[in-house]
Amino acid sequence: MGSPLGDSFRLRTQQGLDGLEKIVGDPSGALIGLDFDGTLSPIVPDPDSARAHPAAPGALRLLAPRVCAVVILTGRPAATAVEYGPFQDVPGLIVLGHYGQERWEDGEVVAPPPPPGVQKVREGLPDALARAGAPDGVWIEDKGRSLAVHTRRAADPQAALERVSPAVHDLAERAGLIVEPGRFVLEARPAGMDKGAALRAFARERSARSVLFAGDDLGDLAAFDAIDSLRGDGIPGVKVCSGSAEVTRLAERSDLIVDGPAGVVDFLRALAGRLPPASGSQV
Ligand SMILES: O=P(O)(O)OC[C@H]1O[C@H](O[C@H]2O[C@H](CO)[C@@H](O)[C@H](O)[C@H]2O)[C@H](O)[C@@H](O)[C@@H]1O
Repeated sequence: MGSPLGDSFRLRTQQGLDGLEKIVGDPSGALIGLDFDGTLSPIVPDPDSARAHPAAPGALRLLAPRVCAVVILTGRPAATAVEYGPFQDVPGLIVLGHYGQERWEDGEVVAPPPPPGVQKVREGLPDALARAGAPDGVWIEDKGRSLAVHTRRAADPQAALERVSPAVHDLAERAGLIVEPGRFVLEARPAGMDKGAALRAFARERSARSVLFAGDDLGDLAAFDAIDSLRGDGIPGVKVCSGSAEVTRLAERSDLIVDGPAGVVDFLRALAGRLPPASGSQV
């Protein structure tokens, strides 16, 4: 299949090609949604050390004035993704953190208070992991509104994930939370929002006429579902997979596969290069 961005970004599906042609032909109606970890930011063993690809902030600054909106949808606290970009200078950027439960805009974060179950999990998780025999390297990331159990630093991350999974599910269920699986991580978090619902709501808010979403992990499948359902409503879309050997389920469902965060940034720069600056913008 062809591509308005040339041979490096050939679409795998006709619907994806239609979506990208709509974005290029009508950029002021285009909503660009992006995951953070694994998509804008290379995966590293320590989440505190993660930073966006060095060319990502520039790519977003180039793209944002040319489209309806750029939105980052992440499982991180929204302010963390902004800091780790750094993305403070991206014009009009919105960051929806905690799978859409938080909204960062113009330096302000708006979010409902976390439900009491988060504190229950905070109190019970260390013992639950110890009783489950969590191996060395398994650790808890407390994100305030949710708690993530990471296994990437264990000797066998997949075996460690399988070992602790029943305990995390059991505790989360008793606390009224859900478990969000990801790349060697299980996150106990409040229900009621996911990246798909957040993307749909934001597309509606901005009256988007096309939507693109790029992601790499299982939590991004809900955003792919949203693109599918928006297409059903007559809004063309593009599903971009930031490819990795760790997760294959997004690639199967994507319209375009690029090579990790470096490939995502190349794609965003190529897209921005095809779009005229919006009238009145300082680019
Ligand atoms: O929605 P995302 O922006 O993709 O966030 C999902 C989780 O990302 C982080 O964990 C992942 O990235 C880490 C840093 O590269 C890596 O060490 C870890 O193995 C990955 O799962 C973050 O720490 C989690 O809280 C997010 O939920």
